[in-house]
Amino acid sequence: MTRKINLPPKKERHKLFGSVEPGVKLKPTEKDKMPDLQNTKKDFLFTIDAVGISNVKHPIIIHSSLLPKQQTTIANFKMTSKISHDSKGTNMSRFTEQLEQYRQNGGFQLTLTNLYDFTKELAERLKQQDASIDVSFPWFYERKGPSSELVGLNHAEATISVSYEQGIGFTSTASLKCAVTTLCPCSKEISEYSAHNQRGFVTMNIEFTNDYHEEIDWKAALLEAAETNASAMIHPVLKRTDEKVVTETAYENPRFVEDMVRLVAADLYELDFVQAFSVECRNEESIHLHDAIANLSYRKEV
Ligand SMILES: Nc1nc2c(ncn2[C@@H]2O[C@H](COP(=O)(O)OP(=O)(O)OP(=O)(O)O)[C@@H](O)[C@H]2O)c(=O)[nH]1
Repeated sequence: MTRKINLPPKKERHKLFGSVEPGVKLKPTEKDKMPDLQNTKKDFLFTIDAVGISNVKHPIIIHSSLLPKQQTTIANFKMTSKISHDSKGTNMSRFTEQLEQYRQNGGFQLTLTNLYDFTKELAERLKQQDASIDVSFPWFYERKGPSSELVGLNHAEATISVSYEQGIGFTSTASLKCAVTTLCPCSKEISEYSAHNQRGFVTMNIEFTNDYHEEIDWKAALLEAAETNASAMIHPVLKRTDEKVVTETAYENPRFVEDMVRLVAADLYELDFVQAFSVECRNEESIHLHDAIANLSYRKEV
């Protein structure tokens, strides 16, 4: 038997749970009469390398050379700038103001040109010499079963970062983390049959050359570097005919984590728009509770 409840009006309910009437308010409500603490000028001892906001969720529009060619996704933004020792604080509201301006102007289009404009304008809005932005987002791409050709969506985690400094210019970097299958060469070598295999995560960080242009889809290039060097690719839809192909492909292409980072590095070395890179592979081992890891980094001569 449920008890009948006599609900008081909403205002009474709030009082019941502790809400009180507003007190006497003496501090100014006009912006120009409010103290502006963050703009205090004094010697605050240290210059701050980066101050701003992180973990900002915001929709963006991304362009891809793989299908779907255009997609709206939710990105995680980090936006910062330096402040010198003689400034107490930054103007936090200006970061999201800038983001909103871009949203209202046709949506935030994630192109490098747009990010260059954004960081320069952000520095100007903040009245600072520099600004930096990191945008992390899931990037989706169609993947076909190797035999059935049935399509589904895979995704990789992408990040693009741009920094602007007055008088110096822009630096831009990007990273992509994607999943692959790796089959253990040692296990294949020593066993009468089978070989253990696992899901490996390949993370590639790149620094763009100055002449990088937007027509090159860096995401697709990095994905190809990771997937084409793995034992097998990961697929969203696999029929039996496909499963046979990926199982045999993995067996024909065994890889240690060391093999993965070296082979992916070779592909990144060949990409003309990459000035420097690092590659990490982390295998979630199926015969251990721990992971196997390897990483390397390389800077090409200018
Ligand atoms: N600098 C700084 N501000 C913070 C922090 N946390 C919250 N804020 C708040 O961010 C709010 C808005 O900042 P501002 O952009 O300086 O606001 P404003 O001075 O009204 O804006 P402008 O007219 O653009 O100068 C302030 O009320 C701060 O209290 C922090 O850690 N540092």
